[in-house]
Amino acid sequence: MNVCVIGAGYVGLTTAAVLSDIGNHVICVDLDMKKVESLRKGSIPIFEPNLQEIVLKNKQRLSFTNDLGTALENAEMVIVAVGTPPLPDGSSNLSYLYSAVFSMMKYATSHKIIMIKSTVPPGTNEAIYQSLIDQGYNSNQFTLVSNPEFLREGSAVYDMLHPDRIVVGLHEENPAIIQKVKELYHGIHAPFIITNYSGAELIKYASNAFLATKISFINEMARICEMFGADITHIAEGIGSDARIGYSFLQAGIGYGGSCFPKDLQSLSFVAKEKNITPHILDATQKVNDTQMDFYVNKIMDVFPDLSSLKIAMLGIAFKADTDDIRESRAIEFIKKLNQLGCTVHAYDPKAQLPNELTVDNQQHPNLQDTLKDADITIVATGWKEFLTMDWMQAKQLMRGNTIVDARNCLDKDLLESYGFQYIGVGRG
Ligand SMILES: NC(=O)c1ccc[n+]([C@@H]2O[C@H](COP(=O)([O-])OP(=O)(O)OC[C@H]3O[C@@H](n4cnc5c(N)ncnc54)[C@H](O)[C@@H]3O)[C@@H](O)[C@H]2O)c1
Ligand SMILES: O=c1ccn([C@@H]2O[C@H](COP(=O)(O)OP(=O)(O)O[C@H]3O[C@H](CO)[C@@H](O)[C@H](O)[C@H]3O)[C@@H](O)[C@H]2O)c(=O)[nH]1
Repeated sequence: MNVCVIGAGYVGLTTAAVLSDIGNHVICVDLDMKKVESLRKGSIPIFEPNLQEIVLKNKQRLSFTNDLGTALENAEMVIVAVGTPPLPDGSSNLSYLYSAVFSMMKYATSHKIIMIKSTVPPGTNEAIYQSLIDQGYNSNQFTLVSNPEFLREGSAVYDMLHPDRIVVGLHEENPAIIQKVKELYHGIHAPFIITNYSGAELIKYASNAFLATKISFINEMARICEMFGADITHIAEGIGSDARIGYSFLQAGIGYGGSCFPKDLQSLSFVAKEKNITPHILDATQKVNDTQMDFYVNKIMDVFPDLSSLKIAMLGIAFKADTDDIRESRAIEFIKKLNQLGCTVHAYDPKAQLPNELTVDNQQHPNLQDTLKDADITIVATGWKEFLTMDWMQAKQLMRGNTIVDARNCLDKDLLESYGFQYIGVGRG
């Protein structure tokens, strides 16, 4: 199928690459000329495992442009994957989405299936549909489909090739369009869930809210574990072995970050309140997440009441392992908090960069050795494999102090203690 993807961010680029890999002809369009130029040269502006390879492998069927008109010429389907970032009041900024849909319709000279992949609050697809009708467009010119995306950064390509489900939200029953969506995803095996627009929108929000709630739940349990000398990793294993609960998203730590969970919980909470529903669970999930960092800071300050003269090494800047994305990174929040307490942080990440505003008070190093040298405290804030498998005995020799803060509960506590480290995790007995 001939497809146009609007937006070459994490989702748009992965969508374009994977759809071309399964046989579609894809033109990906972005307003950012620098991004488009770099993509045309085969250089991927983000770090995402396997993405570069799949883009290069499919260059016969995949191209990049900033010219929407050209991108639309032969496209039967237009996939919109632009950002829907949060506004200060917690609601979603839908201006990029509206702008993409309406400018696209101005250029369209034939019927287009418009597929909204961006994450949007319930009611958005219906509102876009009505706006298009109000502007004089009719069903001969467009069919609007909601198709939320569930990929995770760090495994985006794999997730899109092996989804748990493909959700399709429609304005009304439309077997011909469902057939087209199946054709688009030909070769990808997953159950289809067909629903209306708000059903599809809410499946996306509810998934993220449920996963975030699991994280806040285990973080709250970790706080309780501390009071009773229990180890939260044992609790996670014990409850996770119940198939009704499952093991995933039960890793306690400094809480969830990234460009999705914080924004999507705020947005769902916002629309619920607009409809006079008090979102008790969503609010509690966010409250635990917002206070989890303080829990760690207080634990560190119990041992070091004055942090100001200490050298702190921070391993991890990205919001999670296997990505260079720093949006809503808890590691960055941690650095900011430590700066407020008078500390200078020495940071290292295999892929992510400190934002400019943090490079004044802190220093990023190109390797582990330089970061750890003479550190009084080492904090592991992102669970990169490099940190899980590093030589901690050597780290001990490089450091001045002997304190490890495991902000992701991802290290071997017993091993570190056997090396003479003082281990600070959360809920580790
Ligand atoms: N990042 C994820 O892991 C993920 C996963 C699932 C869903 N989502 C959702 O997908 C959407 C996109 O997220 P992202 O992380 O890929 O965003 P992003 O910020 O990385 O990329 C958005 C891209 O859209 C481009 N853009 C904006 N307006 C445009 C227009 N009118 N025409 C062409 N290009 C335009 C921007 O230049 C940018 O390159 C969001 O709604 C997000 O919530 C994200
Ligand atoms: O047990 C866990 C699992 C995750 N996290 C943290 O939670 C955040 C989000 O992690 P993850 O869900 O793996 O990353 P995302 O790439 O943000 O993916 C989420 O958000 C996407 C955007 O909506 C969805 O598509 C995905 O399905 C959903 O998992 C990160 O800060 C993780 O460190 C924990 O603290 N404990």
